[in-house]
Amino acid sequence: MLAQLCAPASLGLAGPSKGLPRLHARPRRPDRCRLATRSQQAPAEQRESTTPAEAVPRSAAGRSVLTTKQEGASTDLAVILPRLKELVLPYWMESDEKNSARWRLAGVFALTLGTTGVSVVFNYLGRDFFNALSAKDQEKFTEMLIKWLLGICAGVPVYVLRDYYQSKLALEWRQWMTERFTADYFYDRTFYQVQAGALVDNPDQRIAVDIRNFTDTALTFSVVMLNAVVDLVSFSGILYSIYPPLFAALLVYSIGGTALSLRIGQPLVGLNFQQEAQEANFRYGLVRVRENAESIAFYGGEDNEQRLLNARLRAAVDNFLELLKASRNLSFFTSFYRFLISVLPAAVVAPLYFRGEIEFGVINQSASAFNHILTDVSLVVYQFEAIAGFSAVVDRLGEFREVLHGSRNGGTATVDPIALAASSDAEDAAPAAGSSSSSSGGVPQGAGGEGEGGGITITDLPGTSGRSLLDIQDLTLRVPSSGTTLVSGLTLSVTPGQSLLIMGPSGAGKTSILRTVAGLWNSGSGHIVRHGQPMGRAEGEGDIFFVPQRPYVVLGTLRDQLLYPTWAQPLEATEAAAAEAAAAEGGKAAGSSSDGGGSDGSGGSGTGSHAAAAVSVGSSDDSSSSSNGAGRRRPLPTDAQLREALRTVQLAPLLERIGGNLDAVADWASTLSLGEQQRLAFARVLLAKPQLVLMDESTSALDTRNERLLYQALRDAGITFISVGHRPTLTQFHERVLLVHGTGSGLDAADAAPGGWEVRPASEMSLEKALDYMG
Ligand SMILES: Nc1ncnc2c1ncn2[C@@H]1O[C@H](COP(=O)(O)OP(=O)(O)OP(=O)(O)O)[C@@H](O)[C@H]1O
Repeated sequence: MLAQLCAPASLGLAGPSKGLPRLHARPRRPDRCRLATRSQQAPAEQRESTTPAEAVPRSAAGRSVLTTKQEGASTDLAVILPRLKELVLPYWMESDEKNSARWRLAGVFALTLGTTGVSVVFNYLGRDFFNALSAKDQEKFTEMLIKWLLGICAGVPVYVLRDYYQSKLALEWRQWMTERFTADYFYDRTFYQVQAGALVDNPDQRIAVDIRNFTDTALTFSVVMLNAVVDLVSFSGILYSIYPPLFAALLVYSIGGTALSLRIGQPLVGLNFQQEAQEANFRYGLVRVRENAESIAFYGGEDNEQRLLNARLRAAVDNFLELLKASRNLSFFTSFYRFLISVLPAAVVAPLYFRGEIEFGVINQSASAFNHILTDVSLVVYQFEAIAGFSAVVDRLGEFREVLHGSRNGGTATVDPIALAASSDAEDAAPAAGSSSSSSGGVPQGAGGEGEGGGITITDLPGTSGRSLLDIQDLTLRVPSSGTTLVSGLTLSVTPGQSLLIMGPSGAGKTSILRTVAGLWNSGSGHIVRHGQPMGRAEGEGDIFFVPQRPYVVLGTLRDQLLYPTWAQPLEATEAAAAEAAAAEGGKAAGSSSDGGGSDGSGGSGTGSHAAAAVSVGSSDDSSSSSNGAGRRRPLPTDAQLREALRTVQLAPLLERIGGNLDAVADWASTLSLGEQQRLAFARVLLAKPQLVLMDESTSALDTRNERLLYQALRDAGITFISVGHRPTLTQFHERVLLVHGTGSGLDAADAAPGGWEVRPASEMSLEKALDYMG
């Protein structure tokens, strides 16, 4: 409505809003008000992002793919249109609520038709109104004035309701689409592949901001298009009936204008694409400072951070300057184009008026009709910047969708050659991350495809056989892109109670072996058989637990830290599962449905609503401990068990500090010391009680006493472990030691060979020998 009120020569009640949401902050334009109708929703937050491509830790050859991606912004309709189709159709064709969504869309379209009807009525009212004015017919003028006012009362609700329902529908569509994207993003650990392979820049921004802009603009645009078609038909008749040459002038004017604006505004598409990424990079730089405040402060790295941030800001500003220039050039043209409209129709029909062939009101009517039609056929001219911004959003989202779907379908629609080099492995790893946990016969995953080695396959055999927990067969690991061999032909099995320590120089490939078992690394060849399924796939299930090098602390309560990831479900779900499990246990469960938030005497104020179950931390003969296979749900631990786990890992003082309240919320990542976080990670393991836990330098921040206590607790709980570590003191907690030589550099042992490895009884590993291999 605002748009039309601002349009030159518009004398009737406002026509429909022709303004598309603005997808970028742009220079102010003379026609700003027409673009501002719904646009304010987008710019303020559209540049939010947290994960730019530069943040990818180890993309191939250490190169960021961001530049390539940005330069790859597509202006090609052959790329944009299919992507647009793939993005638009699912909600309307596949959504469960498709019927109601379609009906609601039909309602919005009906209201849009209503707005056109109102415009036509006001076109005629305007004519009679000005005729009465020029004829000085007071009675007629009063009658027209009343009609006009009544028309406004009847017409305004149509516009308001159309805008309301359109926005509501866009919001629902956004929610549906965002849930779809996040489901694909987390499916089979695709988020990890996207990050590790640098497949797209700023996935978070694409999910949080681009989807919102997309749904909002797509819906607005479809309404504008519909309106334009109906307007065109309605007002063409009016204009043609007034004066056919005026109609011909309009066609020439609009077609010429559209062609010129396309040519002038062409650079805007690529510049908009880049602006999105540059702004996201800048914001991510700020997020990194917040997340690493202490490290930066210790290093005194403020100046460096500031320089980096300024560089990112400069990149965003430089690009925006280019955007401003391109926008300015387009504005020169569109402003002339727009302002000429106010006089063009009057100039064309004026001779008729002077000859007395038409009345004064007809001049206004023709100007109004001309303006309507011109707006319809000049959509591209008026909205070029909005369309350019929209194409950038379609391009970014379409590219992201292809990557996610490529991953879901077992391949990767990677569009970047550099990322490809790094992610040929990642591609294969995607399916390997384990969708087969429910299979009964063992499902090979991660089909080969890696150039040199044919890829690594993983088979999950549900249920532990009792003889072996993990079999590694002829495993060769290569560094992505460089192809350097880290480990060659590794073959070993881990049986219950036969814990293994992996040692070797830094960069030898110790973590990579764990990654491979977890299904996160596929550069190389060989086969892995996991007897039992990894944790975290389904609530309370799993036999293999991974503890990464950097402990991950979730946002939330202390309870959330302890339950993650085994019971990381909404509380209602876990409670239901716990109740189910307790019932199934048929009385084995401890019986009380609440431990009273402090019934163990620690004075906590936990929720007290968790069903109790027979998990006793640290006891290996517990009937619920892992002994025979996957698929069993672990009962939700009681508050008493959570507290016991904290005590076992020497975190009782922490519990006291927070008044024994398991539901205390804090920024745990910054309040807990690294050692405390590592102990928390052990508490998780003790509660989840897997058959096998793979730990990557999980005690590196602990003193030897705590280290001993934690390993002893694992043994007492009957958990077999594979540890990666550098400390020679670790050998005493393990039965065997796997020594990996890596690339051979930095090894002191004379018999160490690149890619070589050897397994020895831990008892044979003297301190000297261990140190020898540490390089
Ligand atoms: N995604 C990747 N792309 C390229 N190279 C990688 C990637 N991930 C790991 N590497 C390289 O593979 C080698 C082995 O890394 P890994 O983390 O397994 O070593 P590590 O033995 O655990 O080292 P440390 O003891 O220092 O933790 C290193 O040279 C590392 O830089």
